[in-house]
Amino acid sequence: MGVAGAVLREVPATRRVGRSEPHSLWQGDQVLDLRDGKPFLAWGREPRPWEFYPVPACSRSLDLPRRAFEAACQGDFELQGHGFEAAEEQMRRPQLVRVGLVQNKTPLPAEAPVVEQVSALHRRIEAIVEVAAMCGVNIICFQEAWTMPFAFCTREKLPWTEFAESAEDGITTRFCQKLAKKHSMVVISPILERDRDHGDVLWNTAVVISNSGAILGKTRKNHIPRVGDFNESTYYMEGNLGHPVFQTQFGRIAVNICYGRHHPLNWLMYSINGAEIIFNPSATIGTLSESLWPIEARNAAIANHCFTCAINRVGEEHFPNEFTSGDGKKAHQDFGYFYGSSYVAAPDGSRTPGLSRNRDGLLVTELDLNLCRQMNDVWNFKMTGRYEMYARELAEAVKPNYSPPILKE
Ligand SMILES: NC(=O)NCCC(=O)O
Repeated sequence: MGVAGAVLREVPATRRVGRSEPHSLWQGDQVLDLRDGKPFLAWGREPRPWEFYPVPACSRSLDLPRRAFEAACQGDFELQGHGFEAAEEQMRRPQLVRVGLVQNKTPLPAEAPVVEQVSALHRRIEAIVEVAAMCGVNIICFQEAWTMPFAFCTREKLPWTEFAESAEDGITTRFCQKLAKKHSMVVISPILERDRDHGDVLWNTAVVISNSGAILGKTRKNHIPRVGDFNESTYYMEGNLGHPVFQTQFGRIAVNICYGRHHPLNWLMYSINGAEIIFNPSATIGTLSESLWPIEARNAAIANHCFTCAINRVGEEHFPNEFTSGDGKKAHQDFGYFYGSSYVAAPDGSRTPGLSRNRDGLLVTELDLNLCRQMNDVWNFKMTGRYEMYARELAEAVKPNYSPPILKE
């Protein structure tokens, strides 16, 4: 089928979304949703010609065991496998690592008791991680604040603050430690953190657990949104842990939580600190950010010579009480839909197809970390970055008495 001169081909049956849901088509490495046989975008208009530009395809699909597909089918979630190639080198062996990205709905309604919601999410994730283990995943990352509905739109405190847990010994961290040890898998667990040692305050945190089961450390969301219904500043402040990078057995990783993906300097600092893979666990909705989603993490992979993993939740979450966000919209009880579409981007600009916009899913991707240095050597962005010049200029620009050098006639 041709659209604006582009050749589209149907998604293989194993990757199709359910019968009642819109079908998807491939265009290069892009997956487009179809309604009535026509591509549509979230905001309900026809795609424009430049939205079909040719892009480097993901070089190969990854063979995953049949029993993994069967388990995914039984568990009612999508499973995709992809791989990126790097050139062979004489002095280094390939550094192959498999990452798993998980996107999911909240299985219970937001009104259900807190402990039941957390427990249902633990069971759901446990089942998905079992399949990830069958697929040989080395590092798995869950979505932002994965143990709870994304209730920060409400600005209410109870019961949502009750989902907060200690990053060091909360039930979710202990649960993830067991998973990590059982499957010898690094687990990235983004949670709402309650910091008992510092006045019981809350943070938006990702706990990183080694494949041994030991806690490697934690990292916090550096940029807090103040946009639309994302009223997160009511709950926590900007992270105070900087840009830590975690040395794992499978490579150096970092976590840039959700809204941080709009901040190129945030990606840059993780990369400067040595991250080879930067995970971006998110919770974002169609009307706000779907047009930005395919670009931002992918561009960050190119700009920083690293792999990036963009993860978004799926489904709609309804809250008991109406809320408004000072934007003139009528009071409402939900965010709208979280559009999933999780994907991995490589430093050469290629990317995997995205997971579904509306189903739970596991995206397994094999990376060769050698590609990071190979792209660095080709493009030299680190070498040509002129960081000392920007450091000097930025240090001046943030001073209260700064006056920008605007030259006039
Ligand atoms: N969770 C979160 O930070 N969402 C903000 C919206 C966005 O960045 O798309």
